[in-house]
Amino acid sequence: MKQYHDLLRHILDNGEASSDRTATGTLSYFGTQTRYPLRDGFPLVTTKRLHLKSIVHELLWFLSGDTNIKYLKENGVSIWDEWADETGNLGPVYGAQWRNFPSLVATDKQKDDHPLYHRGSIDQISNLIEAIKKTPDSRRLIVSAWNPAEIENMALPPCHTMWQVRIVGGKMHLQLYQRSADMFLGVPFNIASYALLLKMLAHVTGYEAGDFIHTIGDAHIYSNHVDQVNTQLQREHFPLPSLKIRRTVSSIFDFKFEDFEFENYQFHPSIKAPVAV
Ligand SMILES: Nc1nc(=O)c2c([nH]1)NC[C@@H]1CN(c3ccc(C(=O)N[C@@H](CCC(=O)O)C(=O)O)cc3)CN21
Ligand SMILES: O=c1ccn([C@H]2C[C@H](O)[C@@H](COP(=O)(O)O)O2)c(=O)[nH]1
Repeated sequence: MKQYHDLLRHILDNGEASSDRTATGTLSYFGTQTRYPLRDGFPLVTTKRLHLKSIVHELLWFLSGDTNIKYLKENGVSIWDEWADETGNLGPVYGAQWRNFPSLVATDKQKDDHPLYHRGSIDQISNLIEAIKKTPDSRRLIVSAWNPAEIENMALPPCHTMWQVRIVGGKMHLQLYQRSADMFLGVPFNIASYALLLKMLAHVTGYEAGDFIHTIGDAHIYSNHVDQVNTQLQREHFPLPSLKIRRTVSSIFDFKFEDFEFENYQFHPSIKAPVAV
């Protein structure tokens, strides 16, 4: 994960002090891109301990279309607690947009079912899998969590706003556009989560997983994370682990937590930091 350290260093050296919504203050650098080839190993940060359970359960929860933290809580994951309302709801965040992007324009099938246009919804993940199978050379393999019509009902407007899959040279690549990135707390999770998503998509469609490309809008280090970042940067990297998928899974929606095994994950101790709410 040399790339991740290089980016942290780049922001420390070139970032500008900025105010922000949470009133914490950041060092910010606008516009970065980092590539993580999965053949080098699975991109887990090794210079601090990552809570892998949170990463895997969060992704399974997004894919299931769920937007209530109940499932996360039942599985010991607390990263979304601060943003949920008293019933555990987050509003129409990632899961809702990925699986049920609301639409007022009827699809062709709905037009047949009903003469009038009516409210429908788009399962972007099912459509993506279908499109990968039908038109693997497509440059339109995109999933968007950014829905301007629903932003105000969300607990937090999506940070990972859209991602694109591209199959070229027999390999599947995935690029994420992240509008805002908490480099110390959120980003190690985000990299692992999208690399895992790429592995899952490649697995169910029969491709080799290629590169995860992480494009960031505002890449920031919160002012109360600077000491932690400096501690982390003094640590030596361990070799990257590998991810084993324990059985053959044919639908992206059938993966279970137990299907994933991170082999040889060696890490330095965790580094605590406050999350900016
Ligand atoms: N300021 C901020 N940063 C984020 O990264 C972030 C948000 N807000 N809001 C929404 C989600 C929630 N995410 C979070 C929230 C907390 C941690 C966190 O506290 N991580 C600790 C403990 C991990 C654990 O025990 O699960 C860490 O050491 O990584 C990480 C990601 C990512 N997102
Ligand atoms: O997956 C995530 C979710 C959130 N973040 C961070 C990025 C920012 O620090 C905050 C969101 O604040 P905004 O004012 O809405 O930009 O959460 C992340 O890094 N990764």
